[in-house]
Amino acid sequence: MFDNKVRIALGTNNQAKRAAVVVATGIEPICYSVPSGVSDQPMTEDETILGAITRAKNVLAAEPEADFGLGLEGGLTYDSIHTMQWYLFSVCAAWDGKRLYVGKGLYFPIPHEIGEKLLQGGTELRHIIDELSSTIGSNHKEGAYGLFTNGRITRSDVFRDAVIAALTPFQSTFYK
Ligand SMILES: O=P(O)(O)OP(=O)(O)OP(=O)(O)OC[C@H]1O[C@@H](n2cnc3c(O)ncnc32)[C@H](O)[C@@H]1O
Repeated sequence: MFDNKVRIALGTNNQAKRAAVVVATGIEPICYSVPSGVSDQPMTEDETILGAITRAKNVLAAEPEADFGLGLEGGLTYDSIHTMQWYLFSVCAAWDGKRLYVGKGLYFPIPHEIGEKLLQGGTELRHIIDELSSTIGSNHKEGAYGLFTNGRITRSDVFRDAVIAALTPFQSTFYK
């Protein structure tokens, strides 16, 4: 946990992402929606990481009194080497104006038809998950992870681990 004087700016108003930061750090972030600079539905690992980094930098620029900018981004990636499967993963980038770290949450297999549909374009994962779970705003709640695991893993859980990973180098003396 961080000292409660630390100010964290989070580049989104998404509730699952906000909750992840609160659980990971014990701090209520300043939430401010900023552009990710990437497509609404990132379909590669590189694009997803870039979206997280851009959000982290944009939010610290918008909230310069904060100690850290955090960018959280969800995206898909296709494993064309080992499993020939689509995976959903969640990234956190942490930026203090000098140092940049990225933490990646777990890779989670996604039904093949969903990956292929997203690859064709014209929709986003949240619309598909909303429809499958008969809800609105699944991306602010348990998300795809919650739907597929029956609530055993949530979107917030996955981002929590990514946030802890990205912030650890700023906290732990082992990285000095
Ligand atoms: O409000 P922001 O911060 O933009 O959050 P977001 O959920 O809309 O957007 P992301 O950029 O993190 O994710 C890219 C797309 O993938 C969707 N997505 C990612 N993970 C998801 C999950 O677990 N459940 C449902 N949709 C998900 C998301 O809603 C977007 O449509």
